[in-house]
Amino acid sequence: MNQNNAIELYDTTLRDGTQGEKINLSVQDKLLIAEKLDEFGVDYIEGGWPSSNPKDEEFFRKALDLKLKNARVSAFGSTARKPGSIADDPNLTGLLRSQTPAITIFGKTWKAHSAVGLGLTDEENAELIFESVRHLKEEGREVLFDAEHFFDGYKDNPAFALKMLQAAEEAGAERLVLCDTNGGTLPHEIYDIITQISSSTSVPLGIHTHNDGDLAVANALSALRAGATHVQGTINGIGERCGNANLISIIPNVVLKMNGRFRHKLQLNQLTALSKFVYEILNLPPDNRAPFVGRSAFAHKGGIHVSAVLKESSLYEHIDPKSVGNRQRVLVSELSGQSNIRYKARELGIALPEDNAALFRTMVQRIKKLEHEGYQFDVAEASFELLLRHEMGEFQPFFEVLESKVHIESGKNREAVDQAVMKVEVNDEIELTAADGDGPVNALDKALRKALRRFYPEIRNMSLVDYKVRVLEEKKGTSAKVRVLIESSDKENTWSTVGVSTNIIDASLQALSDSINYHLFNCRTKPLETLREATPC
Ligand SMILES: CC(=O)SCCNC(=O)CCNC(=O)[C@H](O)C(C)(C)COP(=O)(O)OP(=O)(O)OC[C@H]1O[C@@H](n2cnc3c(N)ncnc32)[C@H](O)[C@@H]1OP(=O)(O)O
Ligand SMILES: CC(=O)C(=O)O
Repeated sequence: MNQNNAIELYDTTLRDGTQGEKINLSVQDKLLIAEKLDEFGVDYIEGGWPSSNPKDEEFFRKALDLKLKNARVSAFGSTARKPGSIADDPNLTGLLRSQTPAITIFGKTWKAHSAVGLGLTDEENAELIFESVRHLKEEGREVLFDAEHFFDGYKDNPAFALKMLQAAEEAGAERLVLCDTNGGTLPHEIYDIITQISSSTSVPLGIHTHNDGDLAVANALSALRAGATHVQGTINGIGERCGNANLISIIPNVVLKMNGRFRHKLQLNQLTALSKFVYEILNLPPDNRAPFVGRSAFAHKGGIHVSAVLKESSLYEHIDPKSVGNRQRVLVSELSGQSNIRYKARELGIALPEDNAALFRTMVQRIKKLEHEGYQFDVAEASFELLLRHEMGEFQPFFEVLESKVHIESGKNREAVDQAVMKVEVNDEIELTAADGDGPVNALDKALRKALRRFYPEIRNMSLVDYKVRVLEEKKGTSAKVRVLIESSDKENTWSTVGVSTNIIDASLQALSDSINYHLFNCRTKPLETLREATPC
């Protein structure tokens, strides 16, 4: 990669991204993402294919009112369908109607696609590309040419592939974007082919890769190394089939590893926020294991790793998580050593006694034993926190469930009944309550809340948002142990708790009790100032 050349960042989340399965964006969603991409510093935003559907047409109409600081909006489409009818071609007309400063058109550079798909001779295909690009240029637009299937086409028939690039160049295309449309090319092939062809054109080369071989990011980086100066991709790698090259991974690799520079100064420390923003708009759960930005990207679980990270983060981290807006985390599990517990204690601000080694040893043994019984603390951090604070003498449960009974009735011709009765001790007082629910766990939750609300009115602000059950010893069938994981929320925070038992009601009650205790502990130990600021407590 030539460090003197700034790299252009071309985002196609709104076009190729939406070709991915289960991906759908409204016009408003597209506008919001476009503004965010511009703020982040991308150079081009490919908004869609205007003549393909009314939504994309509307997007381009509304995009005219966007006040973009960095990015140019580009409309995407194919070359004209037939040589000789360029000026009336509905696709080119639609592209021009979108009034974008840039237009990206794709043309065939693999002979089979031109001959079989479009039924054209080599000359006709070259003419189609030439005439389409020239027409758009004559209308005063910046034209980027996407050489569809370039790498497969070049491997099959280099002369044909180069002839089509030349047609686009001669017509005035400002960028020749080499596409690995089927996503099956390898990084060294990308590097070799770009190195071979780069002297045959004076137009800046771009790269557009797909992830079918799980190599889209590697292929894009290889292309940049070989001299491409324009890179296309999508946020979070969404896109047709296995997706497009993930800009969220390309960007930090270029900046932090390859000493490269983009045309606009990017807000690299907003990378994690950008990735989350797009997942949020797509209504998809974020990928925890995503490199750089995932919740687990800097989460250390093995004791050996944590011990080293406590001394020097870079011993087990390839970059500083803060540089991309992420953070280091430490998980507690059966693979922990004392270092994991020590880290969590510090993170939680727990005051440690001078001589704490024995305490930590006991805690490690306790966690390993509980995990062996079926508990899982890396996904139930609130339960772990209560355990740790209890061990350190900072926490005592706010209540004790003395008895609980659940009554279930069901039958073919009658309505199901789920009732729970609960005897709970709080501050030496006993409360006896009953409640109906939608299912036994809901009945239990309601009865417990009913018993506690006189003492702890703040529990009305929390709710159960997720409930998962996992059978732990499948071979034992219905007598197997189960692990219940509960996620709760007070609108500002979410926390997870765990319970394990052969009895699903008992496991649920453990997780539920931990959840309420965790909420009460947080509410009751917050300084008065914080409570006055209308926090959920
Ligand atoms: C590699 C890529 O990602 S390219 C982008 C792919 N994205 C999309 O296809 C999404 C948007 N597409 C659409 O909305 C529709 O497919 C439309 C509106 C473009 C076309 O719809 P239709 O006219 O009904 O055609 P249909 O989708 O069945 O087939 C595509 C047509 O485009 C033609 N075509 C394909 N590539 C090109 C090209 N580079 N230049 C000109 N025509 C092309 C095909 O030959 C086919 O025409 P034919 O049926 O006459 O052979
Ligand atoms: C143009 C395009 O999206 C591709 O070739 O993959």
